[in-house]
Amino acid sequence: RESQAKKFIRQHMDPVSYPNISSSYCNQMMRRRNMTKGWCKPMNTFVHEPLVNVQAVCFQGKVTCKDGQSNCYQSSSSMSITDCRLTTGSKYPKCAYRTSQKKRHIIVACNGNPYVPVHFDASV
Ligand SMILES: Nc1ncnc2c1ncn2[C@@H]1O[C@H](C(=O)NS(=O)(=O)C[C@H]2[C@@H](O)[C@H](n3ccc(=O)[nH]c3=O)O[C@@H]2CO)[C@@H](O)[C@H]1O
Repeated sequence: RESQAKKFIRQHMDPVSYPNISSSYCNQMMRRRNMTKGWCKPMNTFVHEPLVNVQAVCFQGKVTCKDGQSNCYQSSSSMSITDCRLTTGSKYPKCAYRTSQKKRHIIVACNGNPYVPVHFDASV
C-alpha cells in the first residue's frame, strides 16, 4: 500500500525535467505517474525543485488549508511548477491536458512523523 508521502512524491515531484517542458509534458506525465487510470485527474501540479526544498515547506509559513484544516504551509520562495489542467473536450480514456509552466509559492499539507508533505493544496 502506497503511503501518503510516497503518493505526494508520485503525483507532484519532478525535480529533473525543468526547464525544457514541452506542450506534451502533461499528457505524458499524467499517464506516467498513474493519474489517468479509471478517470482523468482534472488538475495536477508538478514541482521542479529538489525534494528536500519541498519537504522544508512543512516548516515555513503556516496557512489554513482549503478544507479548513490548519496543517498547510506556504513556501517562502516561489518555485518552478507546471500546472496540468484537463482540456474541456477531453474524454476518458483519452486524457488531454494543457501544460502551463509557472513560478509560484506552493501550499502543501503536511502530516506524520517525519512531518512531510502529503497533499498539494494550491499555488499562489
Ligand atoms: N489538510 C490536509 N491534511 C492532510 N491531508 C489532506 C489535507 N487536505 C486534503 N488531504 C488529503 O489529500 C488527498 C488529496 O488527494 N486531496 S485533493 O484535494 O484531491 C488533491 C488536489 C491536488 O492533488 C490537485 N491540485 C489542486 C490544485 C493545484 O493547484 N494543484 C493540484 O495538484 O487537485 C486535487 C483536488 O483539488 C486526499 O487523500 C485528502 O485526504
